[in-house]
Amino acid sequence: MNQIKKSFSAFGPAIMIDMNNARNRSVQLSVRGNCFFYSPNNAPPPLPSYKERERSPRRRSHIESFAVWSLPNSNLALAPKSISDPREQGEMATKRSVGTLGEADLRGKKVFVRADLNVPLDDAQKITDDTRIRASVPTIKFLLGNGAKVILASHLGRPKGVTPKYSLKPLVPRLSELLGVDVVMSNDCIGEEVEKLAAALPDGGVLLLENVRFYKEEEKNDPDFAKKLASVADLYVNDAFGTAHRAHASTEGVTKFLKPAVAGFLMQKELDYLVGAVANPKKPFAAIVGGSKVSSKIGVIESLLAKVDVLILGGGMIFTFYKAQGYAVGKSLVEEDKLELATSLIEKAKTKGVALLLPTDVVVADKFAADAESKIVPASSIPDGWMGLDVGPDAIKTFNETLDTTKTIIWNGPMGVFEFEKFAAGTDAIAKKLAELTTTKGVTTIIGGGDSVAAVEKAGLADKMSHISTGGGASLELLEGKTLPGVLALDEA
Ligand SMILES: Nc1ncnc2c1ncn2[C@@H]1O[C@H](COP(=O)(O)OP(=O)(O)OP(=O)(O)O)[C@@H](O)[C@H]1O
Ligand SMILES: O=C(O)[C@H](O)COP(=O)(O)O
Repeated sequence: MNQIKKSFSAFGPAIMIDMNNARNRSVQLSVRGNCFFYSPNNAPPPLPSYKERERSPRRRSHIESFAVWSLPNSNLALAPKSISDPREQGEMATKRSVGTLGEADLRGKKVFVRADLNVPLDDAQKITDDTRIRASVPTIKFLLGNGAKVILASHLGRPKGVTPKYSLKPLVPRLSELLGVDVVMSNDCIGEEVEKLAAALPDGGVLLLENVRFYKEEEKNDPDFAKKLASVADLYVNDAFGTAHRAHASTEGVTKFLKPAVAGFLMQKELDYLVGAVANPKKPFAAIVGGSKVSSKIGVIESLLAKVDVLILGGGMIFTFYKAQGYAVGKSLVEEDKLELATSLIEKAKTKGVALLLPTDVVVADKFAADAESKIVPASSIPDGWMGLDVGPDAIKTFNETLDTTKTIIWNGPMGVFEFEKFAAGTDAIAKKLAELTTTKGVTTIIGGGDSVAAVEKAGLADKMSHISTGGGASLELLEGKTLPGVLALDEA
């Protein structure tokens, strides 16, 4: 932590809150240009309340002088959120692995494998990203290599009843190619045809079932449906990390009818990183949280505040924090009903001794469009009529300097509107920094969340990170400290 503080005091172009002990209560942050400098032992003066600041723009320079540190003590407590018992989270990392099964357990056995093959398809039903298919291969190959017959199940999309565009058929050629076997596909996931095809499977054969969500009973976790799914198999492997936060028939219900019920290799790797590395991180531990809205990340931020040394915020949510500090935010995305929440999160960081960094400069646009006019401005003075769509170069520099001092980094949510090239620099810079730190310094880097993963993949850096999660919602729930029903249902190690 001292090392981190040093780097802040040297570079400073970020708003910092580091209130990890009583001594730090006499830290003052002051503004020079758009840089906030760290200068210890000057107690900040009393400040006007948020309402007063709103009414009195004249006082803004005064507010800037004391930046985040000077926020009034807030009694705006967060609504209590139920977070699972951490011991239950730990339990998830102690599930029996498919690796404990050998040829004696598997040869000639029918194994029901639940994978998450929910891949994006274009209008011509062509797979546009096969990451999830590739990620499911090691478990299936292991089972086939031990003489098992694999009955593979997944959902795709959110169909309401049988919907051809959500069929798993387009996946057969790619699966066959990756597995090196001719994958057989049934037109249904339960019933006579499935029973016949399953009975005819040779050792080392694969039967892909049609989309389990073609039945509403799947999402209802209907026990009869789960029993029908299970009826064609002898044992169960759950490798569908991306769907493990859903208590559905094929992820949870089926475990009542098949034993053993074990975790696949992908599931294990996800849990190792998202539970293990986060619970016992090499320190200093930093989290980078971005994305569009603070409301969708409250749980993650709160949970991470209990674990990290540094929290870097970016993306659309920062403007709610700025507005809460009395800054002009122009047309930027602001959740008016979350201003008090932003203030209380800052307070919480202070109490917990977490260094919270918000960008000091931002890239603003005159409209929300790829071809918008853009310019870089200090975070404290976004002009009227402009909106912040990315973090600025000073912020990137500070973020990088800070990340250089850490040993574990978890990243969820892009730094800006990375879908538009003009506003992708902040997100790209974080992706590059994490790749560099992983490869040159052995820093553990974990990327969770659909859009940040997409950004890393777009930058071609996915294979440079320690772990890229295949689960958007599931990884978010884990980071929020919740447990996943699909995992809890599995056998203990
Ligand atoms: N300054 C900004 N203003 C508006 N939108 C922004 C801003 N910065 C980022 N975003 C948007 O936030 C979206 C991603 O937010 P989200 O919270 O969904 O991230 P995620 O957690 O990585 O993804 P997912 O929810 O798919 O897991 C992107 O579409 C991006 O364009
Ligand atoms: O894409 C995902 O996050 C998983 O496949 C789960 O899909 P769902 O959100 O439709 O349950």
